[in-house]
Amino acid sequence: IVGGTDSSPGEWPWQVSLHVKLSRQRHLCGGSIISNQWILTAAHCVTSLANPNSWRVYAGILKQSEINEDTPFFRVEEIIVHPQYKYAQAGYDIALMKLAKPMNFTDLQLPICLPSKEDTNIFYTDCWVIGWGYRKEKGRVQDILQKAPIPLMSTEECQARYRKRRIGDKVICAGYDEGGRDACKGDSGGPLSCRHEEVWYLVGITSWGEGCARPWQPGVYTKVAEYSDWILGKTT
Ligand SMILES: COC(=O)Nc1ccc2c(c1)CCCCCCC[C@H](NC(=O)/C=C/c1cc(Cl)ccc1-n1cnnn1)c1nc-2c(Cl)[nH]1
Repeated sequence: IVGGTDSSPGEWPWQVSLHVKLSRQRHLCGGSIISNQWILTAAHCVTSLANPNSWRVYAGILKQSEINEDTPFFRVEEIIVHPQYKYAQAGYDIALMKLAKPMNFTDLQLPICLPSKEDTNIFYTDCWVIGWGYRKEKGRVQDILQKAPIPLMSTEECQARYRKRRIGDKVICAGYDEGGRDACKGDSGGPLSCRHEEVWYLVGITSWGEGCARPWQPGVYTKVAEYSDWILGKTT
């Protein structure tokens, strides 16, 4: 996250850190708890490693330094990538991870609400992007979970900023024309969370952008409300 600040314990209990353990282990992406057995993330995160056994899901943590060989994690039983996904900029950048065992909810690990399809016309005014990603384009994974408030942008405004790309209606853009605050490397797969009438909704999944926090280059997020049927079809 560029231009963010430290989160507090339990502030974003739905945020998870997705690690991959091969010869060694490292954070790869963010993800969101949407039920006691399902994590929502970006397809581009999991296509790099489709083997469920290599993934470790860390929930209820604020700092990456809380993770060591004794830290409990959830194993992944199944990974479901959207069938129309090709690459992030073409959309459908959404994937589900089924945990091998259902998690117990605590103050530090809780699900976030999915927006319903009808919600696509709510104009959210209190949205935040969070993650352990870089604070600048040439950076490194951060220890403390970072948060930044980011205003949503209309599809028309976003298309005007990304003239060489096709910005469809299944993505949502967020950013500042002056730049300065944005997601960055290591944040993808994580939530764009918006609060509406005291309830938090998973409005977006951090997907891609042209550089990090550059002027006129907003972040592009998978619009979760457009996938509620797909998510419910796969998880119920
Ligand atoms: C110590 O451990 C580490 O350093 N881990 C570790 C650390 C970092 C990374 C990995 C591992 C690779 C993950 C591979 C799959 C994921 C590959 C793509 C992914 N993208 C993003 O996270 C955000 C994109 C993004 C999103 C928005 Cl909304 C706006 C601007 C964005 N950016 C534009 N340019 N940079 N960001 C990424 N993630 C990383 C890189 Cl490197 N790139």
